[in-house]
Amino acid sequence: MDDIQVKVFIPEKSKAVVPKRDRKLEHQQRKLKQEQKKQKYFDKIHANRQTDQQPQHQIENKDAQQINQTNDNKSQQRKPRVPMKQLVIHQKPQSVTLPSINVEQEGEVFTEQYFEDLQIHPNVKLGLKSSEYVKMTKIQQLAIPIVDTKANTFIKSETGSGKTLAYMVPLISHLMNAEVRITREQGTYILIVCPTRELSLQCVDAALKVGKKCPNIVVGALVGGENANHEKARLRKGVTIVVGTPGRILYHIQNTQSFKFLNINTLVFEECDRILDMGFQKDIEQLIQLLSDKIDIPSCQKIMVSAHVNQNICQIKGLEITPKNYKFVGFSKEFIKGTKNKDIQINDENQQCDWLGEGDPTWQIPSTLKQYYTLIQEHQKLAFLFAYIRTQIGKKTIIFVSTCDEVEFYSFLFQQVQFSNPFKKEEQQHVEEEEEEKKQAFITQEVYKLHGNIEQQQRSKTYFNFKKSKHQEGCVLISTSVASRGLDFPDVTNILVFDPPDSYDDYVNKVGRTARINKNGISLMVLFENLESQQFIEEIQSHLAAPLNLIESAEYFKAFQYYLFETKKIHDKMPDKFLALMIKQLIKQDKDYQLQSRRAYVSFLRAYGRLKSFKIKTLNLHNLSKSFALEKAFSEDTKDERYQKDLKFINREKFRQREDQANETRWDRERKKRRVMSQAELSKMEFM
Ligand SMILES: Nc1ncnc2c1ncn2[C@@H]1O[C@H](COP(=O)(O)OP(=O)(O)OP(=O)(O)O)[C@@H](O)[C@H]1O
Repeated sequence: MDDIQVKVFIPEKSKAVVPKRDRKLEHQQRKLKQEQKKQKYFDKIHANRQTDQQPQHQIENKDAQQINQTNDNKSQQRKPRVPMKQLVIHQKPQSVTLPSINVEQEGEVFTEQYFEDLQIHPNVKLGLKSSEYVKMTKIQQLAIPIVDTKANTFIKSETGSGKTLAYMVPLISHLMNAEVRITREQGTYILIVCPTRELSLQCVDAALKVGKKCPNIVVGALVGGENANHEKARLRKGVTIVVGTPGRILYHIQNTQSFKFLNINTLVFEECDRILDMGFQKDIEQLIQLLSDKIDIPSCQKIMVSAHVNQNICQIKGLEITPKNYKFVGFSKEFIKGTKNKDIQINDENQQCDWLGEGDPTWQIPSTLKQYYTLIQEHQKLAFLFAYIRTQIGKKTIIFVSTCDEVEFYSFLFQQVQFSNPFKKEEQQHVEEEEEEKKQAFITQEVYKLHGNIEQQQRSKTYFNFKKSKHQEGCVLISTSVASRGLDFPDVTNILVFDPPDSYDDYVNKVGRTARINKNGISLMVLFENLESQQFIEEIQSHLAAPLNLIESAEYFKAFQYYLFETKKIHDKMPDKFLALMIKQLIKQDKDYQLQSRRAYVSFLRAYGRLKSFKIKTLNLHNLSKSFALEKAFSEDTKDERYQKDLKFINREKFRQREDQANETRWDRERKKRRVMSQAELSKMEFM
């Protein structure tokens, strides 16, 4: 037993458990040590100078001064010590003066001639007076007497110059002057065809204003998206002036037996060139064909209205558009440039003029419009939009983009983005302040959106609400080109053409939504900085009488930088990055947001690919994807499984459908719909 050895295991040295490094704590400790060291140093000096009698805080200050004297040529007094951070003095950003307009200033659209002096029906005069139309515009002064003669007329003048009243006044006056009093039971006398639903509603509004004191004249709209049964009911009662979109008018002519159109004696085509652009030619031709079975089309008065027309308009069969058959009323190039006194061209059978030629596009832009363009890098697109929108506080602005997806994406961002400092995340000491800041919406204006995929009722609501909005902070409408034709928003002062326009005409229509009827306005077109943009600008400039000026995009970023400094006390040298990061942080939060941004990106590229003057291959897609707040560059992102899935979905389903829709003409679509409707349904609708 004695030999029994008890082996006791004594660990040589137990392995120490290495605690996880707390870098923050280490940093704080280091800082504390440094502070203590400095304090010791001050104390030492203080002891050497034998200033024991003085209170401690004074000693510190004096010592601080003495050290400063040694370090700074002993000439300046040392200021009380402040933490290093506060010693970094930022240079205050300078305020920027962006182009502005005097809203009150008036242009030269009005003449000295009064509606009161015209030979028109007294009730029409009363209507005009109560709607506050007093003086005539130039185009009204010239077109009213010609339309009054019942001649076929082409009315062509710059955007917002009052073309609608130029034909509405004489036409309603004619109805009122009829030998036999016109009543609604007699059915329709005037048919006005418009390319869009909103424009139809606007024409109805103009007719109601002119005919305010003409109770026997009933005005009604026939527009797609509205309940066809309600329209049928109104048609049965009788509508003297029918305003509508081609497809819906055609539908009622074919399907509504109670539509009394045998008395039609005037056909008006509003924005006639747009009717062709939108693929309505077949609709129009069929409409004329159907009408000509019942009424004498050649003896009907035909009025074509547009800010610009080209030879394509002559293609419409049945209207016989030739200089011989039509009187032309429009501003000439010479008038706008002020080189000749001949301000108007009215052609007759013997007079030749280039009314459909390329020669006179300069009159399309109101002289009260200041036009600018800016050039940006691909990665700055979204940041620029946000910097721009901050400069629009208190104003009424329309932003034009190319696609419905972009409208959705930007309007979503405008409503969602709240102010936050993306670089401030590590500073915990001001958490409360930061929370307070986070609650502030970045965009304080009212935001509206308009595009073709929105339901008609909502579209009409948006149109009217935006039109009458008087929000203190201002309001913004983001829209596709659906709002670019003929729509009248009188108080809009600023237009941002955010995506490159299709053509010069497209540009004119978009910027023409401001500076209407003598008001001043500013337009800004945003293009990417490359050779194509330069060429496009040169092309546009070649058509314009007024200059298209460059404004540096940096000015808008500087304005945003100034805003950051003034209101948020943040000095950031790269405001574009600040904005991009702020938005990216929002998009990162939710997969749906990311999907939305991808859709917008893909749609933008598809639209860009269709432009005649620009090519996708010149774009830096990596940078562009950043402009849509995408998490990674698109090329890297494509490896991601989820992304692959989403993209397949987007490409195969949504965009294939859209592509088909774009190829399909309006006529084909309507025909399909009609085929689906059974005979029973139709007759039911008819007698409701
Ligand atoms: N004589 C007038 N006095 C005051 N306001 C007028 C007069 N004529 C028209 N207006 C107003 O001017 C605005 C623009 O008119 P309108 O829409 O007819 O212009 P337009 O030339 O048809 O523009 P676009 O080419 O863009 O369709 C409307 O708000 C209209 O009420």
